[in-house]
Amino acid sequence: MTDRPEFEQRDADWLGVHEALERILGRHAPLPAVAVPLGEALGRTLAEAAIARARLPPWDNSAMDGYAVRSADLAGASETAPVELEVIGVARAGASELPEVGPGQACRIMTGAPLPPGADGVTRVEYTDGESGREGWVRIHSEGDAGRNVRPGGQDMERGDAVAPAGVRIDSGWTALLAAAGVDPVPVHRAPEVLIVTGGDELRSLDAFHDVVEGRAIPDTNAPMLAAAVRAAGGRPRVTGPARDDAADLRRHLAQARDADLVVTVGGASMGEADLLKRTFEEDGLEVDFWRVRMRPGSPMAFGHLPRPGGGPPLPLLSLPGNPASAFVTFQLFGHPLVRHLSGDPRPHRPVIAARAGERLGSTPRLCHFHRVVIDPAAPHDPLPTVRLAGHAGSGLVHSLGPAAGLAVVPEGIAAIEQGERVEVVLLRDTPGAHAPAFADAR
Ligand SMILES: Nc1nc2c(c(=O)[nH]1)N[C@H]1C(S)=C(S)[C@@H](COP(=O)(O)OP(=O)(O)OC[C@H]3O[C@@H](n4cnc5c(N)ncnc54)[C@H](O)[C@@H]3O)O[C@H]1N2
Ligand code: MOO
Repeated sequence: MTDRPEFEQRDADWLGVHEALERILGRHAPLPAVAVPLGEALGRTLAEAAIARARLPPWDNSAMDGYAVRSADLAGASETAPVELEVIGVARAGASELPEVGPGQACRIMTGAPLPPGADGVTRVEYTDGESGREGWVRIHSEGDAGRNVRPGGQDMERGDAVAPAGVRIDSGWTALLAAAGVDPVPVHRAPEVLIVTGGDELRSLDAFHDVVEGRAIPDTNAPMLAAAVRAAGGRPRVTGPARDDAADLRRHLAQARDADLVVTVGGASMGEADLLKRTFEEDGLEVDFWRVRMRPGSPMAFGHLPRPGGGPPLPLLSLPGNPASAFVTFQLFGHPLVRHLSGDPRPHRPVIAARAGERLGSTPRLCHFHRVVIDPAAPHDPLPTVRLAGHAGSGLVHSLGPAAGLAVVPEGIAAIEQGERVEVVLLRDTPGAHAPAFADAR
């Protein structure tokens, strides 16, 4: 056995899931900042606080279409005793020249227009006759808007205000703030480049699916799955296509990692004779951080660092098990947060919700189990949504991966979570699917 490479001889570490995650995230800092146009910043993480370049709104302005007036002139105005004011001009949003409103006067004004000097409120047009009476005069039949409907200048932001902290993931809401503050281009963390290397003589990419149809091969499911998962996490995937089971071909694939921030390999993580991946890595100087985690599926995963082709800082390498469900679960639990962390996200993990087990969720002693589950709406009077298995637990099968909205966790040392008991669920989708919103319209 002494001639076998170190990685193969290496005793399994059997780390706990939490420790494995800490080891993976602890070795790397977020990638440096780059400037991207605001229109391309969706999903990226802000690398520094965004500072407002202007005061907003720039001026005191009207919240209503109506008449800018002096409150004192409205005293006692009513349906039976309207006040009549002289209309001296119009203030439009964007108007530069504004008339001064004196006693007994009003200025027609549009929503967003600057409040003319002299006025201290805007009476909405519904409280007036809209100048339908005496030419050049408006009748106001309510004092209800006296001193109201003025939005003060600077209410939204002052120049120099920090409008968004570093670390937020830019979505449509943050895009609104950044656009308002004039932050374009936006400083965001560089998106990680992730090289995905699958391997095995039995694998075919989709362009050779005829071999699968003819029963000679199986589809390379993991490459497109991982490419999608990397993209969903905010990374840039590059798929090499399946490597053949020979060292030279594998090295040809790995050579493409020159500019990568992370390499994800799939398969060859376990004990098989053809597990050439480990041997090749070992010969090429892989420094193994750990191999095997106390989890199911996915226990034979490994994490380490490869010397970078062409020199430079070592390349982090996540080696995932080949069974598609194992590759899926391990990427969601370890790869997703690593890509998020490299992208600058201070909270890189998938969120966890509480749910109720809709059926028994079994386990194996000493391993943390992650069951792929669908999430059903909560039953009446139950605050928790219910989870059910998304399909057969076999990790070589793909059919549960589509419907799985979460991973129900049966922690180490627990034989099973029984039907009706509470269970924690790692959310894989934005929507837990618990409830369609009920807005309780009154009529
Ligand atoms: N003696 C032992 N055998 C196995 C153990 C063990 O501890 N001792 N662990 C099992 C577990 S758990 C898993 S998970 C798998 C891990 O397998 P490998 O990572 O070594 O992967 P392969 O042997 O290359 O492939 C396994 C399986 O997955 C298919 N595969 C591989 N790549 C892809 C891909 N890109 N797309 C679709 N399917 C893929 C491959 O054809 C095999 O069927 O090991 C167990 N065995
Ligand atoms: O645990 Mo392996 O990851 O079943 O297939």
